[in-house]
Amino acid sequence: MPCSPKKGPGGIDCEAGGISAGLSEKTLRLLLEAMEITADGIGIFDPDDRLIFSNSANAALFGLTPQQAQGKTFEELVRHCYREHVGINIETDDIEQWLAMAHQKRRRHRYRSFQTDMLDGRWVQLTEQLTEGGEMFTFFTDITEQKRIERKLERLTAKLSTQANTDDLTGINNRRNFLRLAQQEVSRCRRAGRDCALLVIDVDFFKLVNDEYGHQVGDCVLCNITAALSKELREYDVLGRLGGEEFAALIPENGTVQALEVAERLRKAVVSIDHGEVCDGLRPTISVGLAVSEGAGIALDWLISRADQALYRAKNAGRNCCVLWSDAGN
Ligand SMILES: Nc1nc2c(ncn2[C@@H]2O[C@H](COP(=O)(O)OP(=O)(O)OP(=O)(O)O)[C@@H](O)[C@H]2O)c(=O)[nH]1
Repeated sequence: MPCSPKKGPGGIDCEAGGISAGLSEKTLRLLLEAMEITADGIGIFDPDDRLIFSNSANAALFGLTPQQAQGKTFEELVRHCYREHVGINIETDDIEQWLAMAHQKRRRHRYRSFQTDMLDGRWVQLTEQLTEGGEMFTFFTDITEQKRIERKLERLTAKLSTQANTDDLTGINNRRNFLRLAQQEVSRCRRAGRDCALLVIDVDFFKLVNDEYGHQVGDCVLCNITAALSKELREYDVLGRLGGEEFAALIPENGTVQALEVAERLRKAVVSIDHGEVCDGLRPTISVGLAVSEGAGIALDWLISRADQALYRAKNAGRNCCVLWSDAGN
């Protein structure tokens, strides 16, 4: 008669007519041999949580041979790992608390699956399956390679995400990420009923720098300017490179007076940069256009277009200056 579990996983009837019915002694021996040969761990705990069967792989989870592990309770096995620094990685300074937590989770569900790491660096996926009679089957499989690939993917994803958000040359937010972060800040200020200011910053006559000193020096000048701007801004201000020689800064929770002060500070900081011998007295300047939200309802697009208009005025006014957008003047 073929093997046909009557009650399914966790409720297998192993008595007459159950899983062993019709299996020859040889087949049962082979089954035991298969359980021993497999690299997967197989264990059975009785209703008192005492290990009544374990293959070698399963016993190794506790740093023991099957003979040594046989008859020990789950708690004794864990204490052995902790005391001898073998088997599963029990990361705690308080083993009693760790065991109390483990007991809270263990045997609460008929089926539970989780991952854990071992002191030898391996990772395993552990599965616990309760029978109706209260025994617990435990299975584990080695997932070290899967974990290694997962970690590699995580690192790669983080790297890609940084690359996607960062300007290659200057290392600050690129246009896309600046707009995303600035949008968040504008919304936050609007909800809090606070003002915020947007500064559009453009390097003056930058084409001349490139023409006179070359593109590489131009790049270096852009990096120096970025460093000077970053130094003058606060941690929660958002700075980004919009493209070319144009930057933007979103200054949250700042009204007109403070925003003008910040803009002027940035302008002076750029004029004071020492670009080194290679640039021979080069003193590039910036023009800044500002727009300040006044109370509720101001959107980022509104701020950008007004700051752009103010920048246009700053350029027309002779450059190396800061202009605030206002209804009257624009
Ligand atoms: N070195 C370097 N130059 C860049 C980069 N991006 C844009 N530029 C240069 O920046 C210059 C911008 O020139 P324009 O748009 O004419 O502006 P400007 O010379 O700064 O003049 P105003 O803005 O009117 O004061 C161009 O020569 C671009 O090639 C970059 O990443 N590196």
